[in-house]
Amino acid sequence: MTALGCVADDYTGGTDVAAALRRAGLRTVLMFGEPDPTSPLPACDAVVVALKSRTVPAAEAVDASLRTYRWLAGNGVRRTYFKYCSTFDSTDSGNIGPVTDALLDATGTAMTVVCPASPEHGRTTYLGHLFVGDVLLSASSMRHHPLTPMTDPNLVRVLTRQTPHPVGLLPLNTVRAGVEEIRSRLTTLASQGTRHVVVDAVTDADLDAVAEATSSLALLTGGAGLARAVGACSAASPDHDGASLPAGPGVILAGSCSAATLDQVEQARARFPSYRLDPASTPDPDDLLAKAASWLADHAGRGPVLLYSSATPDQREAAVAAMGPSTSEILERTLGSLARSAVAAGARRVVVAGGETSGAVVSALGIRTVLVTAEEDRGVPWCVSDGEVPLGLLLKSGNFGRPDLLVRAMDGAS
Ligand SMILES: Nc1ncnc2c1ncn2[C@@H]1O[C@H](COP(=O)(O)OP(=O)(O)OP(=O)(O)O)[C@@H](O)[C@H]1O
Ligand SMILES: O=C(O)[C@@H](O)C(=O)CO
Repeated sequence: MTALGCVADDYTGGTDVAAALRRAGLRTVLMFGEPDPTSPLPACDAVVVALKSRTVPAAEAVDASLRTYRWLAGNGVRRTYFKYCSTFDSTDSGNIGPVTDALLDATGTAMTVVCPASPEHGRTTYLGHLFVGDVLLSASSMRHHPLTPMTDPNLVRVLTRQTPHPVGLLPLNTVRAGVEEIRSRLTTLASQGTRHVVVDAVTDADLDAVAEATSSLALLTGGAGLARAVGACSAASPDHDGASLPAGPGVILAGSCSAATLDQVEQARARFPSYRLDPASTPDPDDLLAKAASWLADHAGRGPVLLYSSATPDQREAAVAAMGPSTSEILERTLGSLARSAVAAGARRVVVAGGETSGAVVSALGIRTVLVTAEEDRGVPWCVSDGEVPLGLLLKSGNFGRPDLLVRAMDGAS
């Protein structure tokens, strides 16, 4: 029976949490987009449904999450995990608070924990304050995020602006006091009417204690860190290798402009033939695609290739000045089309950098369900798609992975 159903608010967040569950020993299936209500649940210990609900209007995020929850519940899944970003990406109007409230109502649960801490990614919480590495969230680059700027590190305050219900805190000293103390504090908070409890955690051991203490809750919320601990509590079997990676040519598509991706693209450029999509020099979208597709046709089948639009802030500004406000969308669509052409030309290993870009590529390839296999880097697992011609898929969050990730991902690809 499937032990855990996870609703993730974006695609690469979905791969991150799926990797954590697999690492905990669960056979994990990842599905992209809302499942068709009549589609069956594939055989697995844990299923992650990755939505694109992080930055859509709150009402849409609530509806998509509830439909997904109902599908999970209808397929016998009894525990639900709402996965959001370890940097708590959200705004005063949502979507973490409204989605959590809706899932609490749907599961008939009075209270849940709010635990983005993921020490594996350098995200920790202390006295309700979220740290990214050794700085507060509000001092990290997240304060400049274009869609969800995070300027307040106090999650009790942040969440209080997103929900009409009381938000409480489970401080680190209670977490460290052990499972019984955690349970007792949660019971007290629930009896006082608290619906959301922000939980401190600095280490994986803290998360293990929280997971054990909350084993009777039907709904948990947080990052990949707590999900791993929850998975470890229910893991029935040792590590799974899942499916092996399909053999064949490889292609890298990078649309992320985050610092980690720019370094990774530099290393990949030094190793593989590469093509840069540059709206500043080719602002016509059809032209942009046609030129890149022609380059791809010339290079396909002769070893790994890299196609990227990843750019520095100055280059992005020039791109938007030339192509207009739809630049991001056009680039995502273009990389999606190129992914389709690469697969049609024989690519069997597809590596994508960036959450939005991954969404566009997965949609363009029509991939709905994958089995999660070994991680290339922490939070970046290989996935194998189902269907007649399986693909190896690696979807990378913008800030994840070591500098040589893209190069290593092509090891063994032709
Ligand atoms: N040269 C460019 N000029 C303007 N926009 C660009 C350029 N290259 C990429 N973009 C856009 O920047 C956005 C990058 O978002 P994406 O989610 O793919 O990466 P990310 O934010 O680094 O990743 P994550 O969401 O996983 O942290 C995309 O919408 C992409 O189309
Ligand atoms: O939790 C994280 O940091 C990631 O899974 C993510 O969601 C990045 O957008």
